[in-house]
Amino acid sequence: MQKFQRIVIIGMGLIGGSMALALKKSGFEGEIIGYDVSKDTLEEAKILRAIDTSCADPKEAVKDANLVVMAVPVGYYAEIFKEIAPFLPENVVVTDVGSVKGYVEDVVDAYLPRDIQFLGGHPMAGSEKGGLGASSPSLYENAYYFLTPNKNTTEDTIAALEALIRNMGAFPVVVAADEHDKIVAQISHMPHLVAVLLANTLERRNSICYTPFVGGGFRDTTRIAAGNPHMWRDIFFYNQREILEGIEVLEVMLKEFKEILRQERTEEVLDTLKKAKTIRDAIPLGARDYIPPLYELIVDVEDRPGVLGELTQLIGDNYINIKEIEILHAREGERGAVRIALSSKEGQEKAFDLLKNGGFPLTYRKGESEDVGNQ
Ligand SMILES: NC(=O)C1=CN([C@@H]2O[C@H](COP(=O)(O)OP(=O)(O)OC[C@H]3O[C@@H](n4cnc5c(N)ncnc54)[C@H](O)[C@@H]3O)[C@@H](O)[C@H]2O)C=CC1
Ligand SMILES: O=C(O)C(=O)Cc1ccc(O)cc1
Repeated sequence: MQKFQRIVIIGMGLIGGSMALALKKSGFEGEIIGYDVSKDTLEEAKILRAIDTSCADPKEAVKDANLVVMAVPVGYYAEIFKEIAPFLPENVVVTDVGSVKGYVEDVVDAYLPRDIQFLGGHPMAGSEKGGLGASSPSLYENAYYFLTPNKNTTEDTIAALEALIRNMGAFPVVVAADEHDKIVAQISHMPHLVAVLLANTLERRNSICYTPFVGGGFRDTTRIAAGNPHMWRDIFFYNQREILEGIEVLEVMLKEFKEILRQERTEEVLDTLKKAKTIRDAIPLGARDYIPPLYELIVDVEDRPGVLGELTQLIGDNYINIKEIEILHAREGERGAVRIALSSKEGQEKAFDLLKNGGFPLTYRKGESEDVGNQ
């Protein structure tokens, strides 16, 4: 099986930067060469030791490469392929991380020489935050990573890239490009559209300012709407057919729900909610979660100055590290509530005992108090 010794990453942002860091973390001993249109990003990648060599010219970067990874927005592939194609060495493998795969096949057919091995890729890991600054060596851990061979891709190329992906802690899944585009339209592109439209509803009726009252539910369902608008515009156009089909399905569902609600068909409304709960509950936990799980506590506190300091000091003095802290404004009355998140179950248990016995008797493990009455 082919082994890659010189890997060139074109685009050192969130996905390219994370790949470089993940390769380093996996013990990859070859050379990683980075190219990015932004000189500052390249400089930063060197400082972070994500890459061994930075190269300001993509033609120069690829000339001795074994593997070239395209990690720029898909809209730039054509111009980059045109530029690098004459300089690609004979046995190089070219891959990418783009969120759509059918369109990428067309660009490859149009601009890469026929004898170049291309294997499309798409890690199902990422974030609404872009750029090298948001990259992480563990981004790919436990993530599914689609690979979409074309008719020329050899078994050897697939095996070599699968090995690299496994080394980064991800799970390669080989599918056809058109199948990939159908799957991601449903699980990634439609959710993005819905999040975007939902976020925009807050703007629509602007006689009321809604945003200060937004709580966890709205935040959870709209997080991805904060993603890069240019990247997502490209994705919507390059997977237009599948997304238009998704919109039609959604339109029918919305119309049906509107009718059953208007006609007060309570059983059918309940059935719709129950079905969603069953489907949502069945989604496996942690299939891709590069964000480590957090162990949360909810602490009901008196609404008085200094209370937050007392709480954090109690935990800090006992060498427990708080990963997140949030004041929950949604609660009414004299008392407030604070959500704290710890990185381990042990930390959660220790903090729970400390708080309960240290002046905060109304401390709960997340879910403990809130589920009551919600059946
Ligand atoms: N953001 C996400 O969560 C995910 C993104 N992807 C795909 O990964 C690719 C990259 O996305 P991100 O890393 O999120 O974007 P990003 O914005 O974080 O990074 C893109 C990088 O490419 C550079 N760049 C742009 N045009 C260039 C050009 N012509 N030549 C060289 N460098 C150029 C930028 O300076 C930037 O450093 C996209 O194709 C996207 O569809 C795939 C999975 C997840
Ligand atoms: O932030 C998240 O949860 C994502 O799902 C990120 C993401 C964005 C684009 C992709 O093609 C794949 C993953």
